[in-house]
Amino acid sequence: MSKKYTGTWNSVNEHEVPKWYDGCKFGIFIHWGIYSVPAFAPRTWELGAVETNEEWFCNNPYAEWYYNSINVGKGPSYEHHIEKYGKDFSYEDFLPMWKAENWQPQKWAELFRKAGAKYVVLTTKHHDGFCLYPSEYTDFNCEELGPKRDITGELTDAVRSEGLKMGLYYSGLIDWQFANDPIFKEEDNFGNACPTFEYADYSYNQMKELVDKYHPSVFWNDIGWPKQSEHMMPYFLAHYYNVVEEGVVNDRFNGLYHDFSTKEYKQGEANRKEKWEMCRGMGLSFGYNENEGDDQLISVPDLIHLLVATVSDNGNLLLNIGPKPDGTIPAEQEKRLLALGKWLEINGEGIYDTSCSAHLPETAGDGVQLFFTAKEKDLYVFIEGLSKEENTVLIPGVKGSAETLDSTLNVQCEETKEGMKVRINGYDKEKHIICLKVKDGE
Ligand SMILES: C[C@@H]1N[C@H](CNC(=O)Cc2c[nH]c3ccccc23)[C@@H](O)[C@H](O)[C@@H]1O
Repeated sequence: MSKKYTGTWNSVNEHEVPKWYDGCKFGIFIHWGIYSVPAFAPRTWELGAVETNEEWFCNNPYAEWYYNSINVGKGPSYEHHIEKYGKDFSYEDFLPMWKAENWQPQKWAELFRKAGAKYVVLTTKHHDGFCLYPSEYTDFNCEELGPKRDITGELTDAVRSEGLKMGLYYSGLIDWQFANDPIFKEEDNFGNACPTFEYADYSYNQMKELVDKYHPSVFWNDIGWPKQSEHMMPYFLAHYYNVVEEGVVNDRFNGLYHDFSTKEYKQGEANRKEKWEMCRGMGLSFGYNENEGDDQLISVPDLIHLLVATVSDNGNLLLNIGPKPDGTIPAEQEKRLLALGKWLEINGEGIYDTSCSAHLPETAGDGVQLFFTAKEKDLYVFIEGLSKEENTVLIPGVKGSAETLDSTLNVQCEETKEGMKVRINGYDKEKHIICLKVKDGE
């Protein structure tokens, strides 16, 4: 008989991170919405690299913030909007231009599977308040307007048919249909974004309908939870866990509760002692930004490094894609997903269902970096920075014999008093980071 939670902090605090979430390691985040039509933001900074002050909000690299970026009345997005659409063209005027005429959810789900992702998180309502599902609480949704399809329902079915878990993102504390003063500073975000009981009830009801309609494996709340209904949070969480036994939530509930903590680009702290998740776009934006071409997106080597460094530190990587309004995924984003999937086909055994190793990352000389994961008593050693066809690497404090997960590589091991000395032949830079398995090496 599965545990039944009650609407108290004591009860929901007994919830533990489900094994499936820790084992999945890699998910696909999807930001798709009205903002995908203008698809414009300046290429400025990574979140966390600079203060989120007025300069940030008037030069916001997040294309999904287009509504606010024109609402502030100045800056590159505002000027772009006036020049391209004119000052009488409202944000909602983009809705009929979002047709999703080429959208094939099954194709998306197949691509995510080929990328090696094990879960997906879709925006069901972002800050603009537009719902990507047929909500009972507003007609400002994608069944009534724009695509005129149940995007959340169709994608959930397709994702699950490919054997991946489906998660839902909800903008809990910002909804520009309820409070749309321009945001110039962080406090505007979290302080008075939606200061009414009406919104608190609305958001509670929508979060519950999302749970009841789609049974999401991840409930990814963003920004925060309305202060007026913080007392209702344990009831929501208990209901969610009782309806979705494998359910898991992030840490953006006013700091009151989390299953896993989150980092976003450079913002947030990761602590390898507890489960965390890194989310970011392939460029500086989550929503599709026409300003970001292939050269502005993260390189494949850096993407593989990000996955390995995150997983070896007890994190999951939630990598975002920003689809075009017609429902296709930009080629430069698809290319990176497929390259990651190819790497994971060879090295995934050292990623999926692993846990944090007692070994910490370290440099092994000549610019070589080592990262570690563990699976019971077996140790996986990721070696980054090889350059030559033949390499010798010392892995400090590791004993035993090693085999490579890439069968086209040849490895010889020698035990020394400092650790395991490995000779690796057959390397080429297309292999990026390689992985050794050391039986009983943990
Ligand atoms: C996934 C992205 N989330 C953004 C909001 N993120 C933040 O406010 C950053 C943040 C809030 N609490 C945190 C806790 C840890 C790390 C980052 C944050 C949204 O504003 C973006 O549009 C996008 O949806």
